[in-house]
Amino acid sequence: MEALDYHAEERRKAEFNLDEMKIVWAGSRRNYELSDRVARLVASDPVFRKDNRTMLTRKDLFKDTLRKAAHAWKRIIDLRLSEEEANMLRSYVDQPAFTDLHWGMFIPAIKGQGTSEQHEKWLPMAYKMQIIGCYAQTELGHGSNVQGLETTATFDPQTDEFDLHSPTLTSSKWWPGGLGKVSTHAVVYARLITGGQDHGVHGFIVQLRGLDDHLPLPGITVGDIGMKFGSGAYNSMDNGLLRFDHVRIPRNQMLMRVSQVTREGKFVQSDVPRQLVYGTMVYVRQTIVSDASCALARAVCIATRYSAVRRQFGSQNGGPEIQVIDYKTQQSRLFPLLASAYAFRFVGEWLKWLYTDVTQRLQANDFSTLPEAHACTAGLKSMTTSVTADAIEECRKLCGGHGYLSNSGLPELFAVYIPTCTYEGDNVVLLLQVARFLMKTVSQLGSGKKPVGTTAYMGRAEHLMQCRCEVEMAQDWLKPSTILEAFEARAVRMSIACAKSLGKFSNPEDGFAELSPDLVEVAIAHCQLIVVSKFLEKLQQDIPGKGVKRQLEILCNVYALHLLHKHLGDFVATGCITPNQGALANEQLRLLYAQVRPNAIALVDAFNYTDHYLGSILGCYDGNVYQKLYQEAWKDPLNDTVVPDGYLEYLRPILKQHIRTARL
Ligand SMILES: CC/C=C\C/C=C\C/C=C\C/C=C\CC/C=C/C(=O)SCCNC(=O)CCNC(=O)[C@H](O)C(C)(C)COP(=O)(O)OP(=O)(O)OC[C@H]1O[C@@H](n2cnc3c(N)ncnc32)[C@H](O)[C@@H]1OP(=O)(O)O
Ligand SMILES: Cc1cc2nc3c(=O)[nH]c(=O)nc-3n(C[C@H](O)[C@H](O)[C@H](O)COP(=O)(O)OP(=O)(O)OC[C@H]3O[C@@H](n4cnc5c(N)ncnc54)[C@H](O)[C@@H]3O)c2cc1C
Repeated sequence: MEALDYHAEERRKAEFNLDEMKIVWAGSRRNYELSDRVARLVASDPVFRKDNRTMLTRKDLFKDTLRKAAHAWKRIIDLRLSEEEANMLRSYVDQPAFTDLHWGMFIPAIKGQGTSEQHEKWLPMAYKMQIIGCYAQTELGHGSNVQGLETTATFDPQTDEFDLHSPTLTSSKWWPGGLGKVSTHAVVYARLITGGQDHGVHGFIVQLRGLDDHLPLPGITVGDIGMKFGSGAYNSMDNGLLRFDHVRIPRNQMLMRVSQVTREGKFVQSDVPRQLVYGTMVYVRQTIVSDASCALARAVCIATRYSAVRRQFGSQNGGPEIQVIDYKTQQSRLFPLLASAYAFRFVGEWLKWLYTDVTQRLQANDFSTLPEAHACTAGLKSMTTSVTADAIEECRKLCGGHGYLSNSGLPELFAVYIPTCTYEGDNVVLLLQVARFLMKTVSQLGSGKKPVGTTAYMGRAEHLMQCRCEVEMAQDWLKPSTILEAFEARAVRMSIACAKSLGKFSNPEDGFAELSPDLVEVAIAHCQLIVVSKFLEKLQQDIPGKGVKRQLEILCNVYALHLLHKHLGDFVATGCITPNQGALANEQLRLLYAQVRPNAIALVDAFNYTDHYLGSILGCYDGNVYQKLYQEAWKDPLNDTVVPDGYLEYLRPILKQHIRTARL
């Protein structure tokens, strides 16, 4: 018997080839096939079940995470999965674990900052998971200010060793994932001291626990920092604390690609810029942008499918009520998020390319694009995670009361996702880095140095400062060049206005501090321009499949025009557009929503998420929401008994007292 599909009618309405859209979303046919196969593999494996994890105690959740990680590793070995497939498998298991840090930061830190001898020694053990590592940078007293870290690594020429020490309470390492209970090793960031001189923060490979008994090595105090936000969620991770009491490590365990310490204790700074010590963060920030599109797509998929099932008001002659997705307010809240998911996907693809390019250049000692890579990864990480975190909460509200149920999947997704706004760099701190980069670019405009890459538009500042938007009718807003010029003009005008204000301060640092809220806005305008321009560039590509390109054009316009509507103040205040042109953009936006509507379900189907990965009754593929909610309610442990535990001790006495009082 064919299973009932409550979304069948919605799916029939789609005006594009879904299979081709799935390939666009995945990036290529190969990626699609790989990811589809691995997602199904995980979904069909009972060990990877996750429907009960919000009910587990912290200890049970942690053990469950260890069990899943061990099983995932076994599957990876047994099936001889490639590194790419293994990464996919871990992400579909969808439970934050120490392995995220081992593969995502420990290994990349050694690869990026280690010498070839260090690679030869450490990487084979790490790849086989004979050692498990984490990334121990943040301390109790300092996270954002990396130069303010206090842990010391003092070279002892007598023994050819470093002495790792935590001199204060605030120097305790605090937060590293995988550190609390699992890692045998860590890349530890500490101040390098040689001959009494402080050379700033560097990375060191330090063994923390015995490989036979898992006990902390002498001089090491290590443990978990405690429960975090939400039930389940990120509590599967053992974020840890760590203190060193004069722990000795051999000299060759300092990561020495950027700087070296010789046998005699001489500090040698190579040609490689010191910022490469921050390279692992740049790498992870880049991956976080693609992950933002996945998390956003997940929330949007749930809210879209549920909005098509849910009906409220408007029944005519006893007929069905209106699907909430047909309310214009629902569309104006939901469809920009759908468009943002696609926009972040494409900018994520581009950022991956940029990162690969800068990595290849670094290998050839070309450091010219490093500032651009830093600004782009920092800015886009910040912008996409802030939008996604807010969007998950918006999707919860879009699902009304049922969105607040744990089995909607949204509370857990929110709880797991929100720390992305903080880790790998607080989002405001990172936007200020982008602003510095932009102010530097503006200050060099008259010097003959041509801005390149994502700031190339600033080279056309003269035109962009005085150009007038030519929109006269709503449909004029559909011209890519019109949209692009409006976003470029807004970004450049805001940058130059801020640079002028900065110029009024005698001390530039004072000016930067005073104007920092405005500078954050400037950085956001620049990042939004990057996302819009990369979406437009994507549309220049040959995109096969009936109606696929057309849908992407609609989504691109929704993305750009909803931003224009949201930030109308910026656009109008900088004189890029008139208030009337703003109103025309809004008119066009409404027309675009009507074009998205029949395709909405198919556009979220294109994410190709399994029900297992989505983990949401409201977002399930077949849309059989009410029956599933009803069945699920009875599985709650509170419903194991008809009369609850505690009735006799606490409820009955009150009720009886009531009866006694009544008798009086
Ligand atoms: C189910 C799961 C669902 C979802 C999960 C989603 C994703 C998960 C994926 C992976 C992640 C998994 C787990 C997360 C684990 C988290 C780990 C961490 O958080 S690690 C710690 C991260 N810490 C930070 O990010 C700290 C932030 N601070 C900094 O980076 C620096 O201190 C800061 C840049 C703010 C300032 O540095 P400072 O040295 O003081 O620089 P200054 O401002 O003086 O600038 C000097 C000069 O250097 C340039 N620069 C700065 N940084 C970089 C860089 N990284 N690369 C290149 N250049 C850099 C800066 O621009 C300036 O240049 P100029 O001199 O002006 O030219
Ligand atoms: C779930 C999670 C996992 C983590 N995993 C790891 C890990 O594996 N390894 C690791 O080393 N670290 C890890 N961290 C730590 C993380 O990287 C830091 O918390 C993060 O970098 C922010 O630093 P902070 O906590 O010092 O925030 P703070 O800098 O103290 O921020 C507090 C507030 O001050 C503001 N602020 C700070 N500086 C400025 C400024 N210059 N200008 C304006 N405003 C400012 C911020 O915007 C924020 O509002 C993790 C954190 C979390 C939450």
